[in-house]
Amino acid sequence: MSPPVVTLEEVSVFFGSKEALKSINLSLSMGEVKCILGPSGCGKTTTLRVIAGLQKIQKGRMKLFDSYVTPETEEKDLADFRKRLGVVFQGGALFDSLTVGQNIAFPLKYCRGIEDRAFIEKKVKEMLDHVELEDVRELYPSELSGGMRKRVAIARALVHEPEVLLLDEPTTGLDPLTARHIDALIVTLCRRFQVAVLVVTHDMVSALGIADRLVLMDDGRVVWRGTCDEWNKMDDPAVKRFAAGLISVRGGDLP
Ligand SMILES: Nc1ncnc2c1ncn2[C@@H]1O[C@H](COP(=O)(O)OP(=O)(O)OP(=O)(O)O)[C@@H](O)[C@H]1O
Repeated sequence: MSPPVVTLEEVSVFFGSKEALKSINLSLSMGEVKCILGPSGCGKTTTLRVIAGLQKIQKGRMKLFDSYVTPETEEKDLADFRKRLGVVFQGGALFDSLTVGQNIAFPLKYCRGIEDRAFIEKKVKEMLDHVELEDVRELYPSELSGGMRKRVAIARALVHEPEVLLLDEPTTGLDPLTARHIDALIVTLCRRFQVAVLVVTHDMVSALGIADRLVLMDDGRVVWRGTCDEWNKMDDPAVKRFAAGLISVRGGDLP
């Protein structure tokens, strides 16, 4: 495994008195797909938002590429980090008033400052080919199915060739067949673009299908980490409770 491109070291995040992340450690390497699992409210999205430069940290530090993000890092510096990442938000977060082609072109202009129209056209076409959506360039997001919107969001997140791709619940709201299609696309594109991928998900089938490594969180902490094989062989009661679909890994007994 190549050295990490993202490392969280003892990172804590507070919302008022609520400690949403409690000294978490996490790393992500190029070419790796890592999935964060855990019950609702355990801190998965907050972790993703920290790495995306959308959430300030109150303790610890994050190494991103060759720089450190600390509680003192200013918003304008976080904005620069954001341009080196690709993010697929829950629901896709496409711009409704822009066509598919304009949505995909957006990061080229915003993150890379590229104005060359011929280059932009070529890149948009390439990305649409990668996500198997050759004919929707002039359509608006509202004209697409949920699965197509996710694919456009993935194309938009990768078009400026980021080193890190972050996906928040990429299969939520999709039927199982479409969800598996999105899983396959994530794995294929991760290999093709040699990008480090972090996926936040509730979808156990998806996680076991795409992850090189899994991270289980509960109540703001990482409570387990390992490979899918290790997960399947795991005899840990906390993991079993989560796999059985209980609300919290820490609390409650098996029904
Ligand atoms: N902007 C915010 N203001 C206040 N509290 C917040 C904020 N964002 C998150 N929290 C709280 O921090 C905790 C972690 O939230 P987070 O969204 O990271 O959990 P999650 O594991 O992603 O949950 P879900 O699976 O439901 O999306 C929760 O208790 C949540 O209510």
